Amino acid sequence: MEFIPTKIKGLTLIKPTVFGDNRGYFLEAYNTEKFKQHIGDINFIQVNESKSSYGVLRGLHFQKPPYTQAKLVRCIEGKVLDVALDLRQDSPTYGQHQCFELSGDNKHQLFVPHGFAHGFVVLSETAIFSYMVDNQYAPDYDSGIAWDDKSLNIDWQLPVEDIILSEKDKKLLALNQTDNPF
Ligand SMILES: Cc1cn([C@H]2C[C@H](O)[C@@H](COP(=O)(O)OP(=O)(O)O[C@H]3O[C@@H](C)C(=O)[C@@H](O)[C@H]3O)O2)c(=O)[nH]c1=O
Repeated sequence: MEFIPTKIKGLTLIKPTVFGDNRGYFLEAYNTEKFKQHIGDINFIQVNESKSSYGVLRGLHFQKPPYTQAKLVRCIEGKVLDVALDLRQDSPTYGQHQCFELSGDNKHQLFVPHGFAHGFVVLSETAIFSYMVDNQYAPDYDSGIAWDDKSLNIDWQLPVEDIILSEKDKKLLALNQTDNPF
């Protein structure tokens, strides 16, 4: 299991070791000790899973304090473009984002710390996405940033007309119009 720092402090790409044999493969999807050693003591309390079709974009989401969430995300089947946006106002990379292709083939994972907005778009026909979080779901504290905020300049790799959003996500506003608690 490889932990690879990114240009945004704390945001970490994880490449699990995949043991292939004549039966298929085996991998450790999460290991507390290794996580503690490379990232810190994160107490994941919930595992979520979603399935989405091509063009579905979920994001960019965060929960407000006291329900902020760190996330360990991966794509089990299919391929997504995963995006993490740094909302920490004292961070040298505040307002910057990074994109990662996560797929059932590459099996990469991304650790998204507290203080980020997170989202993904599905590049394959369908995708099953799974993630662990370290705080409970709190719909009243749910918030987010519009995926197409021009100031963010995110290349989602798909034509705008292919993007499918939830009604909730259609109402999200640009970063400079959103209350940022971080
Ligand atoms: C996130 C979540 C949703 N739900 C329910 C609420 C709703 O009826 C249904 C779908 O919820 P949403 O539309 O918020 O789901 P979705 O748009 O997939 O939200 C997720 O997007 C990705 C990008 C993230 O980073 C996650 O943290 C989360 O915000 O599932 C839960 O019961 N528990 C949960 O933890």
